[in-house]
Amino acid sequence: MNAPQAITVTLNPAIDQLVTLDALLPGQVQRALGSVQAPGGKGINVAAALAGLGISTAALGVLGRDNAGIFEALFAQRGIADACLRVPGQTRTNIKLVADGGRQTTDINLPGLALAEAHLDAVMSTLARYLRPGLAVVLSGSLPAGLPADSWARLQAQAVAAGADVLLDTSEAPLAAALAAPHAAMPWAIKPNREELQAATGLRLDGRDALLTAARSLLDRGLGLAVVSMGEEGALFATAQGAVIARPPQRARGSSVGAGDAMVAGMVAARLRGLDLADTARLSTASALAWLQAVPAREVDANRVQALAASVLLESCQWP
Ligand SMILES: O=P(O)(O)OC[C@H]1O[C@](O)(CO)[C@@H](O)[C@@H]1O
Repeated sequence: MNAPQAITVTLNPAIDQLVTLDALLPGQVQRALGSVQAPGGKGINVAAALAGLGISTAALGVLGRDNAGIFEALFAQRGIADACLRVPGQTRTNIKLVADGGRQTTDINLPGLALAEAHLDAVMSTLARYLRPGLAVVLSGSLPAGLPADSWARLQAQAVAAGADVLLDTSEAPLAAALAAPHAAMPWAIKPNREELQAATGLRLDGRDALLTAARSLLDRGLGLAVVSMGEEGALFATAQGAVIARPPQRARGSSVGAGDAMVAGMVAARLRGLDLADTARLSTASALAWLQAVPAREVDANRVQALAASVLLESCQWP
């Protein structure tokens, strides 16, 4: 493969076990309607969606050697360069309980393999081989036990220093640590939901104005694009050009697992294509919708995304 346009980093990948139920009844014995396994974890899903969007992509991360086959099959099938380290043991399996015809998904995410700082060093050494100005670097997901809360911040600093565009999709202390970076080391983009942004900034973000003010202050501090997902209300996209709320034209059925990762892939594709704010919001939302419509395939089709993008509803926002 030639030098990829994007690399995703997943420090805590997962095999997703999707268990379909009529309805979720806590505390009761239930029989499942079906169950399938799929390779997942945030950056792995982003890589799968990027491949569908026609972006040449490498996947970097840490896989347990004992059940790496399901990831290797995905990489081979989608033409994703496998840059993942292998460590002894098994990658975690996360349980996704999909009920009510796909209208409700309950995620039970397990802790995963415990890693050591030496693993982070090994990931940084591998990343260094790919880094170049303009490379899109996606740092995605939770941190496994054993890694310090500033692990993403360190990878972010390394990638930004090399001139790469960093999209960070994480939460809690790792997000707060990364957003505490100096202006020159801030990520290009983030994609928290309202609660995650609230937790990372310590601000109450109840109304739209509070959200816009928080986004504006991050843009002033060096961020290029703030995307805040708001569930059924759509997602806020804010850049120095302004802010819009994007909503899909219809709600898709099926498990929502990975739809946010497909949105991240859309943000990256928009960046690589040099799209403006409105088209970035359209492409990213369409990418998430295409993923949802393809459930359980875990892919996006570039032609479908292009068609869906035209139907995304945009509402301009005024800065408060
Ligand atoms: O990295 P986290 O936050 O534990 O989330 C991992 C989960 O998120 C997903 O990537 C969906 O976004 C699943 O494939 C995976 O099970």
